[in-house]
Amino acid sequence: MRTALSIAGSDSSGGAGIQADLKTMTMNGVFAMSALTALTAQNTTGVTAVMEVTPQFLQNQIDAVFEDIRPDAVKIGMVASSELIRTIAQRLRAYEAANIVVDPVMAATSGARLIKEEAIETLKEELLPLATVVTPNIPEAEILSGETIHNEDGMVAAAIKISEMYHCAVLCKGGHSVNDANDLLYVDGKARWFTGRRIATSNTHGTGCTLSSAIASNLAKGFDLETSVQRAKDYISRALSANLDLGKGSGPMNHAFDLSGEFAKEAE
Ligand SMILES: Nc1ncnc2c1ncn2[C@@H]1O[C@H](COP(=O)(O)OP(=O)(O)O)[C@@H](O)[C@H]1O
Ligand SMILES: Cc1ncc(COP(=O)(O)OP(=O)(O)O)c(N)n1
Repeated sequence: MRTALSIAGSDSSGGAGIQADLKTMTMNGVFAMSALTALTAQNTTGVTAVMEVTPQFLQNQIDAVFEDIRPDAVKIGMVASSELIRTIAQRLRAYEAANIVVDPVMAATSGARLIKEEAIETLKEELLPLATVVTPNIPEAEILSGETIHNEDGMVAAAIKISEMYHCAVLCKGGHSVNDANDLLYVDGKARWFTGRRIATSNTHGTGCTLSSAIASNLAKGFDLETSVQRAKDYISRALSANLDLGKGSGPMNHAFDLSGEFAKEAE
């Protein structure tokens, strides 16, 4: 069985963070492992507290995983501080990790900050150059590129700039667009759109975590990047359409929509 590691924060309400990643990886047919960067006290209405792990404890978790069950892919989510970012980069370089998906998590839907301001520069310099693909939403792509995005041409321009600055593929996600939920992949000098009808729901908690973990799972199974993004896009669209309605705010997605195991299939 192929394996994937999520390095991310815990969401006590189960919709985003490590909990979303483990559900997504399992439903996508890979064995899921985790290294926690932080605990958050969080629900569908907001984040009330954050407790970071120490850099040493994060290193211990990553080492414990790599020295026993080497992951075929790694997904990186919420990492709040420069020290933790440097620890991750150093360990992934030491293990020559492959298939690294970086979701540059900056804030929750509720608006709570999930990265310190000073750590954004470290994330750019240390993690993006290691990434097979980085998956910013529109506000994150604006911060990483320094460009304002007004429309789909702006998504392309920001993705090109990020890709050229940090030498990685970029998937600029369109969940925050006013139009359809179209995502733009810029890889090897080419732009490709992954189109998606906007689903009329306010229950979008954890969409970014889910998409990035689904991409990592498919890379772990041996699919190429474009196929992995298409399969992840299909997965998120189905999970959003499954119409779970939990909590008082922006609720989580339903990962139990695929009981036939269609998404768990291996690459041929
Ligand atoms: N209402 C929606 N309908 C369909 N797809 C959506 C919707 N909201 C988000 N998505 C998709 O979910 C994925 C995550 O996007 P986005 O919400 O922009 O990320 P984040 O959770 O990091 O803010 C993307 O593939 C995006 O197109
Ligand atoms: C612990 C933790 N990590 C990440 C997020 C953000 O999740 P994401 O899927 O990017 O976005 P929202 O669901 O918050 O829009 C989080 N909330 N908690």
